[in-house]
Amino acid sequence: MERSDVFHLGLTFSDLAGATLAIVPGDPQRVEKIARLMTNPVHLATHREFTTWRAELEGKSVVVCSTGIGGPSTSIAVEELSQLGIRTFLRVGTTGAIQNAINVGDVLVTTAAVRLDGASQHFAPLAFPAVADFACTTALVQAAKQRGARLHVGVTASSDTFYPGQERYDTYSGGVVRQFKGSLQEWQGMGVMNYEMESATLLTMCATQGLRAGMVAGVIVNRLQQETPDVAALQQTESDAVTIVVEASRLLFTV
Ligand SMILES: O=P(O)(O)O[C@H]1O[C@H](CO)[C@@H](O)[C@H]1O
Ligand SMILES: O=c1cc[nH]c(=O)[nH]1
Repeated sequence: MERSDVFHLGLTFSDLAGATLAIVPGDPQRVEKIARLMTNPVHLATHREFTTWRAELEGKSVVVCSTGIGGPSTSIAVEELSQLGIRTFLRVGTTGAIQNAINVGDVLVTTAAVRLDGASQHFAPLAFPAVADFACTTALVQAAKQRGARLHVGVTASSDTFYPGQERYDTYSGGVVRQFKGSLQEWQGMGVMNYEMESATLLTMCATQGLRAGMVAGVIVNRLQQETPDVAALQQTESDAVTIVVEASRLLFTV
């Protein structure tokens, strides 16, 4: 890193050009696609799992920065972006549904996350809810409806691991520790919509620090039907979700 005001992201204050809103996908390869949906997209930096672009929406700067997979790297991205002036975070991800009525290609907006991660406990005890910001959630819901998405709104289970924490058995060992055996069915019975891996950390960090956060995801597998995500569905699902997150950002700027 030649010059950077933060340790991991490789960004300076001036790079952000006054941006206060960041779109934060997990996958670095999603960043450019999102930035190119806005005007004047420019690549800022790529370090480790953190790829960052800046673009403009309604005349305002927006930062798009990947978090990588999971809570620890997400906590670094959120911390360093906050230090650089970001106050609103919109996560856009992929996800696995655990309800019969939620299909591949559907879009989920998360109101709160079950904290199956470790990183969020470095910010607040488990009794604190990982809750999304109301204005961010409302904007994401409105944008999803405008897009005509098959939309579901509710609670997400957010796990540190893709395999045991999401109760997958098609693994090398085929085993899942007692703590997670039967957990998918239990979350399903409580009405939890889906599994992913970053919202618990993101929502807890933001809710405890006066920051705003929201989360939208495209469904790439229904776990009641199969364990492995549907790669063929990924492109369309991702394209819907990224369009929705950009339109939600626009709504947050204009209302
Ligand atoms: O598509 P992204 O945003 O990476 O989100 C989901 O996909 C990854 C797992 O395959 C995890 O990061 C999970 O949260
Ligand atoms: O099943 C899934 C799909 C995407 N991401 C996850 O974390 N789980």
